[in-house]
Amino acid sequence: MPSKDFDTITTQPAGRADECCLTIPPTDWYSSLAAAGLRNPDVHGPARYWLQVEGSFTRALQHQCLHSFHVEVQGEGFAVPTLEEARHLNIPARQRAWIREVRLCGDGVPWVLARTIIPLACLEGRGRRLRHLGNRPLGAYLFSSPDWQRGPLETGLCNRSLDGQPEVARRSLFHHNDRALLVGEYFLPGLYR
Ligand SMILES: C=C(O[C@@H]1C=C(C(=O)O)C=C[C@H]1O)C(=O)O
Repeated sequence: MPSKDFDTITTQPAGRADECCLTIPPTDWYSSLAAAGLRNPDVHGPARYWLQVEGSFTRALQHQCLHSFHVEVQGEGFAVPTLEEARHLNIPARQRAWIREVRLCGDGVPWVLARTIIPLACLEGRGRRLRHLGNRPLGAYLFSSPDWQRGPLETGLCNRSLDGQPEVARRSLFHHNDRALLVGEYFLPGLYR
């Protein structure tokens, strides 16, 4: 399970009561949409477009908004990634990383929960800025810099999904030379229903 045990944590005031319990669920990851579709054909439904968006996801969400887009930081700080995340990033198990969890909201409604794992090596030099994004979207940083290249998109099927919680997700590594960070985006039903 994604860790809530941040050493330092920045929290936002709670949203509406029905939004207070949105959490990032344990997720099974597949190397392609087609592979995930064999297990759950729902990925070929209305969420499909969002699972495949190329370029900045923030930008695509902004286009979908009628009025406004904003990022709400749920927590960020140094914490230990899950074992699976550490393996995926090829960093030592139990090594702390900067972990950022946010809600991406369109027209005031949470559309996406995002969890980003930023290993220590990515925080050096210009990467220092990654600790000070606050409510500015990470995508604006990653896509304004030619340094960062996105790897292939994986498709996620969320486990033990309850009503209103994410059911599908996507994630990818972003590479800068030999450094990489991991961005996961978990779709809330408000995005595509
Ligand atoms: C990676 C991007 O950044 C978005 C913004 C995030 C943030 O601010 O933490 C997290 C995930 C994203 O969807 C993007 O826009 O593509």
